[in-house]
Amino acid sequence: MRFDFSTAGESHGPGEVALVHGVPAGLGLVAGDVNRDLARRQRGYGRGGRQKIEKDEIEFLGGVRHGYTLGSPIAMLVRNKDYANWEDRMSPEPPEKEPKKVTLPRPGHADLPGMQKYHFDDLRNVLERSSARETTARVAAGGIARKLLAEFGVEINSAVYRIGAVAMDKEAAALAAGKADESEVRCPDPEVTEKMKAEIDAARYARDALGGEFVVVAEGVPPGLGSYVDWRDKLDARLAHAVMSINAMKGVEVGMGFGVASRRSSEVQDEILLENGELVRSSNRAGGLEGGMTNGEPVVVSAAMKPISTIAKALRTVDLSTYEPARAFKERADSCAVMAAAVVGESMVAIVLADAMLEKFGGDNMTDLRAAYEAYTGRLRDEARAKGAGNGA
Ligand SMILES: Cc1cc2nc3c(=O)[nH]c(=O)nc-3n(C[C@H](O)[C@H](O)[C@H](O)COP(=O)(O)O)c2cc1C
Ligand SMILES: C=C(O[C@@H]1CC(C(=O)O)=C[C@@H](OP(=O)(O)O)[C@H]1O)C(=O)O
Repeated sequence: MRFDFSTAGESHGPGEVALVHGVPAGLGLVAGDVNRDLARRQRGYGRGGRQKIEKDEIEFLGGVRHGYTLGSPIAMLVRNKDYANWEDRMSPEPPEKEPKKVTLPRPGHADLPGMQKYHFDDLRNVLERSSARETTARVAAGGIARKLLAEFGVEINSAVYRIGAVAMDKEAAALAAGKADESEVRCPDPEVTEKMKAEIDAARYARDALGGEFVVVAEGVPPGLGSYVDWRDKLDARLAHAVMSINAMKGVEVGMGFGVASRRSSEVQDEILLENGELVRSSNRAGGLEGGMTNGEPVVVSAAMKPISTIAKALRTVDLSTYEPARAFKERADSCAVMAAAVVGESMVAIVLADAMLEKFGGDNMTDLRAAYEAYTGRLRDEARAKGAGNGA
């Protein structure tokens, strides 16, 4: 089994659950390793009132003993503190009194197609699961992937480089990923940060909301993860799938992304050079991915998030109980969540890379995984030493 996970839980239900498969035995893992990222996901300018209620922390329910993984599935639970306020509407048991049904679908949400598909007459049955509260469980799973990758020197960071019309250069943001003030908008440039905050405030004042763009950078990834031989194995495609699956993502780019289309080839490829006998690249426009494989450069993936759909200036809809024109249902919401989405993006990238590491190096346990990793990276080092010695100084 390779690294894989699934989640369960409704936004205002008892809790969020992550079930992670394929983690080798013998990885040092404590709750704090995962809780750090859960706290990062909760921070940021523009988050809604819910984050003041919750303090997301996991309980391990299986798969970990005395600080080490057992090789068995790892189950984690994050209890929703807010459930105490929603028990009448969200209890798994039949209610004493039927709660009022929500019948005003919000444009931009799963509401309308979800009701049609699952044959519901109360859109709470849809919105509770389609809420990005589910990303709590993804970040918990990602925390384990990140811990596994850290054993091999892989570090993953992110930066927000656009909020609405306010942006900084994506490449500059990627180079400074992880250096932002996490309580703000996760943008590494303090001047742009102030403009982004003003932009969020202006949208909120207009009873509207904003999206933006973020970039995730994974450093220390060995070359040769993923493969060119089968479409399913291509790592760029697997990363795009994982990042696109985050709520509200409308586009994913690898490296220069859409920027390649308007440039000549010599402005897009990364030349292969010799530096002190080592193979190096002149640039990293490809975002560390060529032919569906990592090439040893940092993996750079960015994504565009649409604006929050639930807005005070409620959009037009139709009441599904009467088929009368109406205004969309309004519920407490974030006014901007790009900074939180960036942490979820880091987690999804970590999960895909951990999966690709286990695919390449296997390993029921950390000793065998380390040995396979050392043998491969050692071979590449030895080849470079043997052939490159004295060249390209
Ligand atoms: C971290 C995060 C927080 C979000 N918070 C909200 C929110 O408070 N209110 C809202 O309407 N949408 C919020 N969204 C966006 C919705 O979850 C998203 O628009 C919805 O799931 C439909 O997404 P889709 O069009 O990509 O399928 C959030 C998304 C993320 C990633
Ligand atoms: C509404 C959505 O999710 C948001 C994400 C979220 C969280 O913890 O990230 C918690 C939710 O809490 P509440 O609905 O209680 O305010 C929302 O703030 C959505 O994505 O549609």
